[in-house]
Amino acid sequence: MCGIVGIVGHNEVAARLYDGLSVLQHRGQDAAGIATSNGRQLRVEKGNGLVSDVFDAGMMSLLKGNIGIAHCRYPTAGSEGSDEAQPFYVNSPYGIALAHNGNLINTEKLRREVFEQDRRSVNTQSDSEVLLNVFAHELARQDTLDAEAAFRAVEGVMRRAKGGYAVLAMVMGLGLVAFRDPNAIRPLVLGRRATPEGEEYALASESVALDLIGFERVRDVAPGEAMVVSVGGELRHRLVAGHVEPRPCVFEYVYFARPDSMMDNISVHKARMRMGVALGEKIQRERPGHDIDVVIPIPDTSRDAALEIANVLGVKYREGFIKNRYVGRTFIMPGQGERAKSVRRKLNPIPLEFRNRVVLLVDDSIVRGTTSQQIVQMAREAGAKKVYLASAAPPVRYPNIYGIDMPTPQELIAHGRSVGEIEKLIGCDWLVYQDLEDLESAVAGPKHPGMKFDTSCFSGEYVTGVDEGYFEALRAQRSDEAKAKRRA
Ligand SMILES: O=P(O)(O)OC[C@H]1O[C@H](OP(=O)(O)OP(=O)(O)O)[C@H](O)[C@@H]1O
Ligand SMILES: NC(=O)CC[C@H](N)C(=O)O
Ligand SMILES: [Mg+2]
Repeated sequence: MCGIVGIVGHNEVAARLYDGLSVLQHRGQDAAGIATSNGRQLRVEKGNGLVSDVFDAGMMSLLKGNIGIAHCRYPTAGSEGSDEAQPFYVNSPYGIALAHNGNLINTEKLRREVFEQDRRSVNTQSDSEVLLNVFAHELARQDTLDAEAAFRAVEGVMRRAKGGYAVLAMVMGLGLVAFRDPNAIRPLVLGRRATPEGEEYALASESVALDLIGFERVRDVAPGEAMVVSVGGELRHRLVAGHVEPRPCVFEYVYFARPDSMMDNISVHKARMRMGVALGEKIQRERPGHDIDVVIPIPDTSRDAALEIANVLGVKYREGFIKNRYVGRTFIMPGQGERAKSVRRKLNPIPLEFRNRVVLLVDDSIVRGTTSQQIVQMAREAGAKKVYLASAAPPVRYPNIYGIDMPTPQELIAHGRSVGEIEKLIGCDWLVYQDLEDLESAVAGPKHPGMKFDTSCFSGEYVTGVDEGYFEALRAQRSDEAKAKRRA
């Protein structure tokens, strides 16, 4: 899951892009980049690391202009190398920089087409660079350079590209082009700001980025829709996909997004609270007259849900683990060794919250089980009488192929296992998961009853369909083992 942000302003945008990107850091910790244009020149600066590590004052001063895009990366394709940091750039036609959140699932077919039919070369293993070249080719086929041409080009992209994609592209001489795949799997939200010189527009993965840079949230980019903000600041939009079927990724609400974001008109914070209520009610049903003394969240993301579980159960909520704020998110780290080491470095218990108590630990999700296995152990060592564990999401049993790096089912602790088996493996006294139906209605909430989501990692159902052999190829390229070999 990456973070993207773009601005068409009436004055310099680099510092604002930096600020916007810095609040999207939780979406990608591996690489960051910014591209800006002053109308004559397009400049891209990028590298591996956190936003604050990649950019210094010297680099920022090179990023001139009133229009730009930015990206922070959590790789789901290709390598972790700095040459795959985004935005990517091609100089023909016109000069285009592109930032992509998501993952294509027909990259290899497109890569061949791009070379053989479109006669373009792709330099890296990144799906996003392939996507840029498809867009560039489709734009080059148009007779004009205007919003109409961009809409037709995006229509061409949507005909060819399969998978999850929220995209920002900066086209020299035109402006900013934004689009979201026909299932709107990955998020993208539009913001506006009134200035004495006229309106400014921004687009970002999450509304929190708009808040920070002083833009008011207008609406989400619709499934299969393209938007063009011209260099002069005029906004146009069009539904370009032939067939749309909205399925925003439910895992954004479970884990990825910040709670202070609104996505597809749903508050992430409220969605997480509703997950807690539903799970609290399930716990009550399954353990009437329970013996739980205290509910303890596994920070950070599970807090909203844990507090509501405690309320429903009528027991104390306590912060029993202190998080080292200088260690990043462990789940989005690239290697299992690093993930495992980081849990202990990141979380430390306060023993007096555990001693002689029956504790219910709450996490938002259990994916590889790295966190929960260690945390349960820590809770026992801290003196807990019994350790129960609740997951605000259902068991993650299938790969995610739309922008979350869970490519290998065998690496998922719940794959092919019953809840009882997982409970044993994690080493807790009782394990309870949210039901998928409850998760979906918790996220949809009272305002969007019946709304459908991409729930593929829980259900194994993939809305785009998947070509034969894709999962095997993905596993060969992106399992932890394959990544470790590549790094070595
Ligand atoms: O089962 P696992 O493979 O360990 O993955 C799940 C865990 O990883 C995430 O935490 P993370 O540390 O990434 O971020 P957070 O601080 O936002 O909770 C998530 O919130 C779970 O705690
Ligand atoms: N998580 C993402 O959105 C990744 C974007 C793109 N597939 C990459 O690997 O760079
Ligand atoms: Mg966590």
